[in-house]
Amino acid sequence: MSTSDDVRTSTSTGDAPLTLTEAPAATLGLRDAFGLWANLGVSLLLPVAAVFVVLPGRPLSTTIGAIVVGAAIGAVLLGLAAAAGARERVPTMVLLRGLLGRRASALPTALNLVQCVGWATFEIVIIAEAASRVLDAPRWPFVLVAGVLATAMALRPLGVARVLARYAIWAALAAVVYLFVEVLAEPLPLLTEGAATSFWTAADIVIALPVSWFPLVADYTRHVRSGRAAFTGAAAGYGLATVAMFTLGVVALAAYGSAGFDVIDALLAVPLGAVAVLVLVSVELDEAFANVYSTAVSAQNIVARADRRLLAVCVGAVATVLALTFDIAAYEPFLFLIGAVFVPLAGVLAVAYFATPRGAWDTSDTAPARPLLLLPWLAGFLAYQLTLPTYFAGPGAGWTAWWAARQADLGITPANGWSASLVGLAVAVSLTALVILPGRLCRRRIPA
Ligand SMILES: O=c1cc[nH]c(=O)[nH]1
Repeated sequence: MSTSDDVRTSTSTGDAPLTLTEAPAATLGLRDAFGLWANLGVSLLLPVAAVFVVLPGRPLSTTIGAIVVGAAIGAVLLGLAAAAGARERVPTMVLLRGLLGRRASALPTALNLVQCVGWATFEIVIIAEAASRVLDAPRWPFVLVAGVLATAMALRPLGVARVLARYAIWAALAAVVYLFVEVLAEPLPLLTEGAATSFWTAADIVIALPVSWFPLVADYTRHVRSGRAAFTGAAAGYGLATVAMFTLGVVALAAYGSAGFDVIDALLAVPLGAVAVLVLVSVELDEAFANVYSTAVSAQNIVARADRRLLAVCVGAVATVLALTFDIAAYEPFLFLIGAVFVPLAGVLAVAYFATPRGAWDTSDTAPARPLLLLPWLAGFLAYQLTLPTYFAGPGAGWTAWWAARQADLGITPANGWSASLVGLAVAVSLTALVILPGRLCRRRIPA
């Protein structure tokens, strides 16, 4: 079914359509999809987050096992949404019209707008912070440069995706391989400090990263020629990069952590580490670009005729000003809270979409409401928070305390060691199956 009631079939720029009323060109192949998603996975955010994945006192192979398992689960979820986007040729938020109805899709869209602006700001800050540390210069000029470049890239997203897949990927690969070779040349003692309390809480952190891209994935894979290429490109590209980047962080901590270094210090400590980190800082720009572009495309789920270039310029300006003025680090737990909202939604979408006959997924302006499917999403989120309440210090600490009290009411041990993502997913997926399967079985028995 079509997205809008008067879809035009050509794009006016030779790139992504300017409005939701134009049909997207399917010009990306497997190589483009793989390259784009591998680039998005090569992010400094992952090695920096590796400290939360380290299982203290356990062999490095156990921590790496948790990374591989978490990356595989997250990547499959990402790939399923990627495939649905390629088949339906619509952005993720529009895809959700088929799940929840046109009006209710505004709810995840609003959450996604907040998370995309937050992530765009966060990425600009990471780029500026790392560049100013490596070059020993003030931060603000790098904020401006990163904000302007990310916004400019968001104006021609398909052209940028091709450049990333054909060229930037090699620079990223060279930097990552070089850092691995240098770090692995050091002795790797057992890590005695780390924040993970069990194999599954370690895997949980890893799952969060690929799934945080779930609300954005179809914005790009709607241009991929087939569902299979979109699945393989997004899942393999982002999954492999996730394994590599988390593992790099863990081995860097093992090699240099005893000297009191954080991951960035550790990577800078290797010979020519500053050059390799600068390459990684440059390729971090694609994350900022993707967040700016996806904010614009997600907004089109509400304002279908708005020009995405105008929206992107506004979003880029807001993210740059926020990066200059706002302590985004304090906002990070909110980004993870929103991430927790999207984990069960990814499961609900995967079950409902792949149980629906081809051609019957309605993403039109008149997509009917399916309020029952809000229940598995909500239940999955509640199960997630009851397993592991999102942690806030300072403002927002009341959220963590409230959920800790509900855990106590229900006799759930706070240190239960379970993966909140997997519990939330299991609840969401089983309830979705319960909601939709009876209808499907009836329809099979009574042919139209
Ligand atoms: O920049 C980022 C990082 C993680 N997830 C996102 O959606 N964006």
